[in-house]
Amino acid sequence: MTTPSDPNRVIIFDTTLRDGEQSPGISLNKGEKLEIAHQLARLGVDVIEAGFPIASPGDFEAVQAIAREVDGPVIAGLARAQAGDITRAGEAVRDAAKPRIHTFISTSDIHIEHQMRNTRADVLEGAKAAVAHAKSLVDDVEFSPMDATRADPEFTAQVLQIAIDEGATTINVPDTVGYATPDEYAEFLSKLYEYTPALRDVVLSVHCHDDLGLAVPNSLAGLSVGARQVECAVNGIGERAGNTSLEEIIMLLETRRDRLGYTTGAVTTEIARTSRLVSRLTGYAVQPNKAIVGRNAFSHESGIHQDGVLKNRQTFEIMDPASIGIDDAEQLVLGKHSGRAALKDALSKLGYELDGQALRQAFDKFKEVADRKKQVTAMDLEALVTDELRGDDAVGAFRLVSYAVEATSDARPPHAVVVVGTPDRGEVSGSFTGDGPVDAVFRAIDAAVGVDARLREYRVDAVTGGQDALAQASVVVELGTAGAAVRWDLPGVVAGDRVTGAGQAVDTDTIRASAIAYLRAVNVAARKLAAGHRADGALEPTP
Ligand SMILES: CC(=O)SCCNC(=O)CCNC(=O)[C@H](O)C(C)(C)COP(=O)(O)OP(=O)(O)OC[C@H]1O[C@@H](n2cnc3c(N)ncnc32)[C@H](O)[C@@H]1OP(=O)(O)O
Ligand SMILES: CC(C)C(=O)C(=O)O
Ligand SMILES: [Mg+2]
Repeated sequence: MTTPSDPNRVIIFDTTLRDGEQSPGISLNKGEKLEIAHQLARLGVDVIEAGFPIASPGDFEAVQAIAREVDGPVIAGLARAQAGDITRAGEAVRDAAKPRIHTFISTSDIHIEHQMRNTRADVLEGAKAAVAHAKSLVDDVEFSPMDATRADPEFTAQVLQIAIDEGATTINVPDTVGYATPDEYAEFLSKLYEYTPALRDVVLSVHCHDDLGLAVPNSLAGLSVGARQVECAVNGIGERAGNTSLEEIIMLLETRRDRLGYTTGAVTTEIARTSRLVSRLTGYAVQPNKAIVGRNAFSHESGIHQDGVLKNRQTFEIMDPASIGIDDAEQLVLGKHSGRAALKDALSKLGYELDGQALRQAFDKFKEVADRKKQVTAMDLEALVTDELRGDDAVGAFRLVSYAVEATSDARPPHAVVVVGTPDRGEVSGSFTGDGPVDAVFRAIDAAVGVDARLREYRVDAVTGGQDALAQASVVVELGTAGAAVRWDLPGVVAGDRVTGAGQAVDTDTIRASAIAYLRAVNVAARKLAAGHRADGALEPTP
């Protein structure tokens, strides 16, 4: 690849499809790898490490397909410092417009002694042969001394000198086990520059793991001493605790360009989409509080923050969510910590312009629900507001004060006691033993207010999903049917009139929603009766 002319341009090397795929349980097929690679190209990464071609025939085919089909980035294949690996990697990337072979060998004594069971001399020889072999197949060769940060810097520098002499164009220094601190890593790289001045003629790359949560800070430390390629993976996936997170390093460099001065070629508005795609295809969910791409990264739940963001986003946001491709619709999350400003804004987005008393009422209802429900969604809100608007706790109406139901799994039928507020008689109570808990509550209401209503329709729908979903109860009652006497005193009501009334109510508690809906239905029917109307709107002659 041609080295960028801007000395502060950072090359983004994406290894989602190689190190990322090394995460336990992830196995991407050719089609999935291709889909991710196309998206990475749209995101504008400079290099895609598409896989480890010797690992399996499937990975070879995937790398080959990406090399043939994905335009834009350099396509790299990984290879151990072994002839068979390098030949296979060369075959896999050969058809790419910009092919790269990335070969590696360990320089730490612990790896040399215990993993490869050979000597430093073997490593020097292996690195030389590997880079020379790769260079005979492609121009663009990357070399990595595996486990470098636990290795002797002088010996590592010796190996790097050989790799550069053989034609490596990028030298990547991995913190393979995520052990280094930012200071140590920067110091280690500085020593390599000191011992191998030729390192200044190639691109120095950083490859950090997150075992101690330092992958991004270490990568940044590497840049500060001269590295200009960062190896990273979408959503930070990768071996063990993962790699440097692509979205974090890109947005760190872009957002803090004022202080750091680096540039990238990334199309940041593709970040959110890329993260979702990788999460979906790998089956690795993104933690809600993950920087940049977590569901909460741009969400505000507490009233003070919401109020600030509504006045000026910069009060609590350092990045514009749109800059990573996030639609701002879902950002103000309503919950028990939210205030009136956020509620008013959310209602306004739903088409309800509430102020003064109406807003206060909606807010009280909202807080009541938010205490019981983790998050109040737009659908919840819509249901609550329409419920508030349809609420007929007007003069002359019955309203639910409290209820208690006893329902057991043994033979005893459910028993309900209900207290109802009346317009003229204060609070009245009634009890009933019914077929089911809801039936018992309905009949207890009848007993309390003194009606003999017939239930014509009853339905409960979940308004929203999840365990704490809001339930919407819909009830139709008939008052004054044959045999049913209206025994309460309402001006103009004549026993024997027949009317229906419909009521709906929304609550997280199904029985409460049902009871309120029932009372609302009774109120509607009672009002019709008072007006002397039949169910069909015509006047019913009194017998
Ligand atoms: C830090 C990293 O991320 S390195 C990349 C890790 N990724 C992977 O391992 C995924 C793909 N790997 C595989 O599919 C398999 O391990 C293969 C096909 C590469 C090799 O399989 P096998 O031949 O059965 O070897 P196995 O995996 O058991 O052991 C690895 C061998 O490679 C050797 N080795 C490890 N790294 C290197 C290296 N950089 N250069 C040369 N040899 C190496 C080990 O010493 C060991 O050799 P040995 O069998 O002579 O002891
Ligand atoms: C293969 C190398 C670059 C690697 O993934 C590591 O050392 O972590
Ligand atoms: Mg790695």
